[in-house]
Amino acid sequence: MYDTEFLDIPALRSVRGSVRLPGSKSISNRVLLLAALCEGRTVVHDLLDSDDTRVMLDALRALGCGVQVDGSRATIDGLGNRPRQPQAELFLGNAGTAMRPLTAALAVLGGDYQLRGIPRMHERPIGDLVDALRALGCTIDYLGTPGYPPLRIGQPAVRLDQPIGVRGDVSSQFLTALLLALPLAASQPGRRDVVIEVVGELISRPYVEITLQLLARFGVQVQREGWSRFTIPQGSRYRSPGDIHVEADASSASYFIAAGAISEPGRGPNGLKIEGVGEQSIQGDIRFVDAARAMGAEIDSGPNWLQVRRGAWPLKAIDLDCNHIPDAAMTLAAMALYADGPSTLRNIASWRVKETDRIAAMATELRKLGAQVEEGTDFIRVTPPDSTTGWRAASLHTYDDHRMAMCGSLAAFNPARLPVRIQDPRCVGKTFPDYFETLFAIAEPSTPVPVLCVDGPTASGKGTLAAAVAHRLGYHYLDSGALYRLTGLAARQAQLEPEPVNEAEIAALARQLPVQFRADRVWLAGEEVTEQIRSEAAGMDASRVSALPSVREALLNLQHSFARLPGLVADGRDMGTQIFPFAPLKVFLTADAAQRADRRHKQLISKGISANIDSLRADLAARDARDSSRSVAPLQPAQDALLLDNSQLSVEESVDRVLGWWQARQPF
Ligand SMILES: Nc1ncnc2c1ncn2[C@@H]1O[C@H](COP(=O)(O)OP(=O)(O)O)[C@@H](O)[C@H]1O
Ligand SMILES: Nc1ccn([C@H]2C[C@H](O)[C@@H](COP(=O)(O)OP(=O)(O)O)O2)c(=O)n1
Repeated sequence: MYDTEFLDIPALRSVRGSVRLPGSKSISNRVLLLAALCEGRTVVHDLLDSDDTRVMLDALRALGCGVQVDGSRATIDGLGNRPRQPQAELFLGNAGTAMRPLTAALAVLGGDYQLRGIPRMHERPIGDLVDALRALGCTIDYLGTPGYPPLRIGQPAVRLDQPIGVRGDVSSQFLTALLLALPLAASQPGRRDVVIEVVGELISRPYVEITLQLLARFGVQVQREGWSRFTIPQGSRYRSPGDIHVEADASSASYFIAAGAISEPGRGPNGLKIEGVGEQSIQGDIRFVDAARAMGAEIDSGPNWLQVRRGAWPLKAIDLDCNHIPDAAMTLAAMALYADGPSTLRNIASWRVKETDRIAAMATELRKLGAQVEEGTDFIRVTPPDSTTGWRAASLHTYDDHRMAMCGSLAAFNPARLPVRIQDPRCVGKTFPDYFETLFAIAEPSTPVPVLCVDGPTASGKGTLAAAVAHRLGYHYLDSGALYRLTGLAARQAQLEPEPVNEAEIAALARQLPVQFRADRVWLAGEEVTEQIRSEAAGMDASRVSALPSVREALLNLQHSFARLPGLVADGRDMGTQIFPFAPLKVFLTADAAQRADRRHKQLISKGISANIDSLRADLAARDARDSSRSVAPLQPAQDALLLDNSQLSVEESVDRVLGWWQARQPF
């Protein structure tokens, strides 16, 4: 997951290959709750790992449920009909799929519980559900604004003599919450059928369909008359299915379906394969497939996969009632940027009470990109930017809303080849923590991947600066010196002196360097050598092998391969002059020699490597001389490099200076 302040996505051209999507949030949280309410053990496979599922798991633990998570598999030892903890304070983040059903289940079970969330959760209405539960005899108090969480739940005196009325026109989650919770009431001895009557037109029916299908998997057969009356037969009991698999999230699939539909056709005819969910999915948002087809996407499907490629181009504008796909419909608003006229998405009033007011948010952000947008209480109309002159590079606000961030990323496919900035990219953690990594793995940029170069002499602080800048931008990091150090070590291991007589053999080693980088560690031929290559002797060997032209040539492709989406910060001696000559920013970093020797001394001592300051000074001078005077790619600033002498600067000041230069080159 990108934990950066913002993420700049370079202009993208196409997607190809295949993606496997994480599990559905709606299914994951429903299954977890049902498994918790059952007696006995349920093993949940392919569970989504996200903010919303984590709060649900934490809540279940707090209630005394047995929870064991191992990767995407969770083993739940259910509570049966009563929580083992009669009192608990539950923090539910911004997860509507946890807040609503847990409120209902705990209100029916009774106890002393407080349910809270982040500030936005306290602005999301829950009054209709509380009213329904109070009419049933549950005790629920508002701890803040009436009608909204936080809530306190007490002991109920459940009455089932009347049908339970619940409004269905604000959120279908209220009905889902009751359906998931009321089998608890129906299972009590002597109880009767539980009848729920929906007041008003039920919205987002497909989500209720998921609830009914999952209840059936857990042994509860709800009878329904149309979409207005639901009966849970007397004596219904949850029964664990033993093992249950979570489908991939159909709403998450929508971003990749959209990307496939707007992606320039590449080599090979097949477009993008999306694995984990097919057209027969039980999730309502899978009907996004029809809407995408109506806009021109070509989509094939099999049991658990979809295959998407561009069909009509530009996409065809649509006018669609989106009530049946409220979440995935946001993706249509992003696709509308590529349509041949204005698209209208109707019947989307529920967008206004989601993670943010999504109609207002979408209108504001699409306008920044150059679209004209009209919004009403329950519709949005998007007129795309003119494809040649209308697009703007924009920094998109994401409102702590995962779907705003994922939709925003689709603007990177713009024909004007402009990058797009996504603010607060970590908000995708709600349902799809690795969304951007997944996108970058299958996307091809339409312009070269941005590279920021930091060159300079030994111990000037290049590595420190470059790694910190990479971290702040969410970019990859290339420590090119490490490649020369590794080559020097490989030569030593092969009993080769780092001398010109051995040039051909050392170059052959460099070309096939069996190297692996993971986090801050590095392996050579399976052996971890992170510390070993940091000694001054290894630095000297590196300097010697690096003076051999064929070794430099041999390491060229490896270095280029680090320039991957979303961008790269590279440090070394010749990043700006030889390896990435087209980099938009080149920094030449220096510090005076005495300071550099002193810094290196402290650095080695702190790593427990013994060092002598006098010999370090001598080594440093020798290395400076060799690196600057060698015939190939000598250490020197690129003509267009910006010079930074950090002798008097702290690390943070250097990082801020470079980020300031970088920002000045961005179009937003
Ligand atoms: N601006 C700075 N001020 C003070 N110390 C610094 C600064 N930049 C880096 N250092 C320290 O200097 C040492 C050498 O830095 P390093 O990044 O390894 O240099 P290089 O990659 O250029 O050889 C490190 O211990 C680092 O913390
Ligand atoms: N792009 C590069 C990077 C390093 N080298 C050579 C020259 C250096 O003395 C060695 C070791 O580089 P490294 O950046 O790890 O060395 P320092 O940390 O700056 O001491 O490799 C190079 O020739 N070209």
